[in-house]
Amino acid sequence: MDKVLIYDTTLRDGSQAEGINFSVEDKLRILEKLDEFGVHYAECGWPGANPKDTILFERLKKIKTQNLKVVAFGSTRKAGKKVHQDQQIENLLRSGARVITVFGKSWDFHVIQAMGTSLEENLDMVYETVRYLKEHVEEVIFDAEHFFDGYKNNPEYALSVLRSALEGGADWIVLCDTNGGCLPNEVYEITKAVKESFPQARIGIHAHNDSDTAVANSLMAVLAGARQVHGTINGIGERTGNANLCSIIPNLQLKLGFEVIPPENLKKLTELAHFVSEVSNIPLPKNMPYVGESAFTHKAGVHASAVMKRSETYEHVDPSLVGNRRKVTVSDLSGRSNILYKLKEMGIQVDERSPELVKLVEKIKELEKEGYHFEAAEASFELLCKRHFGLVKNYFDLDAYRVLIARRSTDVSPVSEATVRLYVGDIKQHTAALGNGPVSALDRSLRKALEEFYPNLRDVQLIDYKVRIVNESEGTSAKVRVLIESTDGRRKWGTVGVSENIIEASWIALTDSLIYKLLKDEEEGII
Ligand SMILES: CC(=O)SCCNC(=O)CCNC(=O)[C@H](O)C(C)(C)COP(=O)(O)OP(=O)(O)OC[C@H]1O[C@@H](n2cnc3c(N)ncnc32)[C@H](O)[C@@H]1OP(=O)(O)O
Ligand SMILES: CC(=O)C(=O)O
Repeated sequence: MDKVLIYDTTLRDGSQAEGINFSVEDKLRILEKLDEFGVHYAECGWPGANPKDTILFERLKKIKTQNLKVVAFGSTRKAGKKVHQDQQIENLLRSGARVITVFGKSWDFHVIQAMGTSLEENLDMVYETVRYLKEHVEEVIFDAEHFFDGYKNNPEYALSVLRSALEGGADWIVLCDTNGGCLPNEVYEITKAVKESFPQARIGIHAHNDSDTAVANSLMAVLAGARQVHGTINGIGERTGNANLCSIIPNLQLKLGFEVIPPENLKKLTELAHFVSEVSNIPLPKNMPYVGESAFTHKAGVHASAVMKRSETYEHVDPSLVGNRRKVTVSDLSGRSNILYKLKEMGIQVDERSPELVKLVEKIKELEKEGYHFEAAEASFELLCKRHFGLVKNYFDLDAYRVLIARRSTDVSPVSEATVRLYVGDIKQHTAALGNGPVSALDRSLRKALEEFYPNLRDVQLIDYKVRIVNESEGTSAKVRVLIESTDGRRKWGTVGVSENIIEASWIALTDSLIYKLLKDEEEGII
């Protein structure tokens, strides 16, 4: 089985994404994860280009990685300068990295327009830089910037740039689709032509995603002979990003049969993707292939039904191979199978032909029609099912609630006060509380009434509150959907309420939240 080496540039090209600003500590944390995961190279930054990268390389001198090679990145020497007098080249050597990648121009247009030098001088810059670095470090990788555009414009010149790098001693020549404008067929043909021109050379691919084909381009380059693939975790990078390693790695390994990383490590892919998303503060799109939350989620009834029989019917790979999991959601597109799947997860065994199941499916569809949205409120859905089968006890009976909002001319903001009257068994509770707003007042008053009987409710915090209009065309009598997210420090759950009255919708979501906590604690034997 042929081996493909993964060259991660999350810390260098990934940090060129708008909105990303990794600290030195962030970079070190990501590097540790990449090392554990098993990528072969990690391009960490450009020493000397900014103080953070300089400090990073100082810190890296004291760190020993298990699997990956730390790479320092920079450019060829400046035009008209001696290579050994170029401070940027000196910084690369001082970084202590044993692998150095330098990018050089391979598009004649760029040499003349962007760098303002001659084509011959550029060839000398490439040759001299690679050769000089190769005298000092173990491995030199040459990134041929804009290679594909250069090849399309002037193939002889683009190839002569690669030849200069190889003559200088480059261990790898990496073909870059810097502007991300190429399509897979072009990348395949051009990479093949390079392989034919330099049969002994080790070739890499570095693709950007401007045409939304960076992953496909990388795969096509491998099929044409490239054996080093550059990319970033989650595809973050300059403009529209770099090729997404979270798709490239499983595609190469699971679909094309290349040896990439140890199969047991592939199971950490989803965790790695979520980790990088957290550290970079860029939310991971739910629909991201392989690693996104919805990558193996089945919503439509027909899909859920088939997946329960054979998962391959609607899954291209087993989610556990990449550390992800199958999910079935409930909505108005559900059939019996979605509900059966969820009931099974809750430990409720029901015959698929049971009339109770049919009634439950009808009830869910009716509620979704009214504006409920159970996909985003799994706790309310669980309560609905368990109530349907008589599995939720009566923790309290509401007698009445009332909310007052008042503002006197002397008040800075309105004052909200709620009273709640309820029974826990035969005991009547009548409480009042103030809050920052009506929902907060209701929440406080309800807890005041219940906490004496159920002290665990003190752990519950409401962490998110969202309101959506369900049927906007109805104007002020439109229904609203309230979604509440709660936590007790150990788990998080979502509940939903729908009504024409925002307070009533909030009350439904609020009481579901507290009842769900009581139910879960009871199921776990905590109360
Ligand atoms: C395709 C890529 O993603 S390559 C990586 C790009 N990444 C970055 O640019 C991030 C880090 N960059 C930086 O911090 C700065 O740009 C530095 C420190 C590298 C350079 O800063 P400055 O010296 O102020 O130059 P500036 O950024 O304005 O311009 C880049 C210079 O590099 C030159 N240059 C561009 N490519 C190359 C190359 N392959 N070899 C040598 N010089 C090059 C340009 O001609 C320009 O020099 P000029 O101003 O004399 O024309
Ligand atoms: C080197 C690099 O980042 C590029 O050409 O895109």
